[in-house]
Amino acid sequence: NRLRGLPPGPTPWPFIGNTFQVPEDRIDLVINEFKKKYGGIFTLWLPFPTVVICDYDMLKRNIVKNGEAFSGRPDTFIMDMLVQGNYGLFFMENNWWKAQRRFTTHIFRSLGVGQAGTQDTIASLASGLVEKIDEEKGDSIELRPLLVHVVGNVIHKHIFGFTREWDETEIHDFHVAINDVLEHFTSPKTQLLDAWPWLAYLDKPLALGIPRTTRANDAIIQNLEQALAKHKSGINYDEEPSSYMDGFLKEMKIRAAENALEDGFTEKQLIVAIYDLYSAGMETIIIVLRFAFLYLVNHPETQKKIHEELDRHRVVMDDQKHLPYTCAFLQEVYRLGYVLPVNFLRCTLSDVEDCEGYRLNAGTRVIAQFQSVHVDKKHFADPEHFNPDRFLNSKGEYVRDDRISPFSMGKRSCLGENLARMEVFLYFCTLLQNFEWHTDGPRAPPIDVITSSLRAPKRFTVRATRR
Ligand code: HEM
Repeated sequence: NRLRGLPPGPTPWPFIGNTFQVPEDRIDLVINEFKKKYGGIFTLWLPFPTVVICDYDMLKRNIVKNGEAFSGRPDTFIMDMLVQGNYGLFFMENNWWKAQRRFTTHIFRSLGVGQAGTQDTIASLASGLVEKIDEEKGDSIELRPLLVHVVGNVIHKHIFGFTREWDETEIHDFHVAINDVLEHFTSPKTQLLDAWPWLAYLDKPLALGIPRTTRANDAIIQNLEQALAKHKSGINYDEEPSSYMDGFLKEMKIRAAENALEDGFTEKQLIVAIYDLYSAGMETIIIVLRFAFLYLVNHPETQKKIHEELDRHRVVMDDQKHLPYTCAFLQEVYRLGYVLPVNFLRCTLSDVEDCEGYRLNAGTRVIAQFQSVHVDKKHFADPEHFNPDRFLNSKGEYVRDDRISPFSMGKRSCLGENLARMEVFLYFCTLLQNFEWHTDGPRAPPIDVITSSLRAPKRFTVRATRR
């Protein structure tokens, strides 16, 4: 590191670097340990030198203030294996990504994301969810499969323009396939393949799970290709787009007429972008909601306060200011229930002359590890303790805290933040307004997590009785 002018870090092994010092199932915790030893910026070799930034002020100074320089994504073996190139919204590191990101944000807005349109869709799905939970009559329930249906349907509606019924299996099948693909997506072991692609032949001893990943990936692509073919046959280009797919196909047509295809408006890009939106926009929200209920039943006193607020006010996004405790509760869930154990890789797009005293060449891999800030004693007293009160001021008002950034920061921060916040808020509040939530058994389920590419609560069940 010293020779290369990089921040210090644990000594790497030849060929494999620090890969086996950062086990996938505790990568966030190990990064926090390294932070204690090396400070808010250090280098891990995974197996390429990767600069980890995990201090709040350092993240602000670099990832936000120098956002353009830190907005690249490296080419990875896994993306090549899955989609044969640099497509989609996550990993595209060429001059398309800005145009594609802008287009997606624009079409989402025109479809009502962050506004009444999406709020109505969620409200209607939420009332279906309430009916489903009613049918259980206070018996033990696992929320996850129910949430797959309602959360999956929101993204489905925005992409395809319609929702699926409870007895249709498409969304669940998609969810299973995506989770298979995501299983080892960001694992340091998988990153070894970026340097040594032949390691793919050692799939079994290294437990890389490549056959399962490719099987699920092929099924997803095939499904999306079929959906696209069907959609194309029924589209009316003269109407306002009612879905992402419509909007994209229309844009393709306009650009073809103008001979302006350089921003990547191709069918291949459409398929991979949809794939990304589904992968990013489903399990993440489900996990946050599951964390919310897990903390709720572990802290019954919080439920009383939330009920009191919800009894007095309507559950609409604009009324959040009247629900300070509920907002504080959810912010505390976002703090401790962060979904990505390690943030997605970025890389510098240009030379960075001064990154906390170090010079980073263009193309240096970077991890913006905002999760470390969430549990940093310097910022939060007793950080492991769940305590929504930390976000209420002396007047009992909710204080939004920038140090909680579950959607990351800078130019490649989450594109679906508005949609995600809306879903989490509306589903959570609707379920709280209608039911009282209890532990399933004498004791609350422990707050245990399973960590792979995503970090989620272990399976747990609860009971709900009508209020
Ligand atoms: C609670 C739910 C969610 C969480 C916690 C979450 C979190 C994140 C994080 C941490 C990143 C990485 C940013 C970085 O590289 O620094 C990200 C990127 C992204 N997210 Fe989300 N996300 C959520 C929901 C969604 C939804 C609903 C969508 C879309 C429908 C979405 C679409 C994306 C996309 C496309 C990117 C890549 C952006 C880019 O590379 O330019 N996410 N998200």
